[in-house]
Amino acid sequence: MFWDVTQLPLTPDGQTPIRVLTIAGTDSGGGAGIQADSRTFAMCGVHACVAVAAVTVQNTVGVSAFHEIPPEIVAGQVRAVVTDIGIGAAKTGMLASTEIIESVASVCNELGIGRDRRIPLLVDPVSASMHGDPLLHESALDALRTTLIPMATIVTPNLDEVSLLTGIDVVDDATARTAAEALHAMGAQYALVKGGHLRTSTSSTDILFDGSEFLEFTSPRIHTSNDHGGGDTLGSAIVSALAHGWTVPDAVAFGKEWVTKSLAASYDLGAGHGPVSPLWRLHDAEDA
Ligand SMILES: Nc1ncnc2c1ncn2[C@@H]1O[C@H](COP(=O)(O)OP(=O)(O)O)[C@@H](O)[C@H]1O
Ligand SMILES: Cc1ncc(COP(=O)(O)O)c(N)n1
Repeated sequence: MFWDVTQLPLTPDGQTPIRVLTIAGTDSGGGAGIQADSRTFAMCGVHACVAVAAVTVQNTVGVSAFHEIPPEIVAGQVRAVVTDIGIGAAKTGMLASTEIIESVASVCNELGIGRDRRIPLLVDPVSASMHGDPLLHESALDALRTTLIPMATIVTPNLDEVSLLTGIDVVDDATARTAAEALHAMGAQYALVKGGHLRTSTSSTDILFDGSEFLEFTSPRIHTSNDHGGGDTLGSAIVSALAHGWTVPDAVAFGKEWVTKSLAASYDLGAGHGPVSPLWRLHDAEDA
């Protein structure tokens, strides 16, 4: 099924738009992490606040190094923007270490960010780049499982992250559902198991589970190797919709359509994997 959802409403010029926050790593190549989030947030018409958790040395062929921001500086960025600017929803991406994860969980708790709180939280448990380069210390997986995922309104792992977090290798619909149950059991309100890495399929299906019902979001598979930043683009579109007060299933439907269009608009860059691109939204605006 392909979901036909209306675009998010845009704020008239000169009026303050809805604000969102991403807590994640930077990508010097501009394809993933905070750069991907910021592109989608801008194209969704929301104002993006940013808490940098790590700086990666990255291009289209891989990540050669990263630098972690001190945990209190990460939390300080979150506190500074939430108490002044105010946000409608937040997302986490690359957090690198146990110390940063714990610091982010603590400041989110302090500020009312998380499941059953005022501000919804999407947790993308980023653990490695698409090239297989690590973005999270292995020792920090436990902190994700026991500290951050239980605070998530929605957790959005790809299949590699599902395997690391739950030990389940997803190979089909049945194993994807079992994995979604395991992630929900860790305490997330909703678990979204992303199926982009099941490359045998002619479609790409993400499975959403809320503890009682499974919803499937399917799109045709786009044949491209320029899929860098796909997970971030999906997550930031979901967060933009959540900030507008949409329900989680509606926000996921919107995000799925958004990332599919962005995969179709992806482009070659450098010698490796190019980025998915939400710039199609500019052409939509031209056509309107
Ligand atoms: N080739 C593709 N065609 C269509 N959708 C895709 C494709 N690759 C990934 N997706 C979708 O993009 C989103 C990101 O998925 P995935 O690649 O699994 O995560 P990540 O980018 O975090 O590794 C999901 O909604 C997934 O279904
Ligand atoms: C800073 C940062 N955050 C996230 C990703 C994951 O994105 P991808 O799976 O497309 O490599 C990344 N490569 N870099």
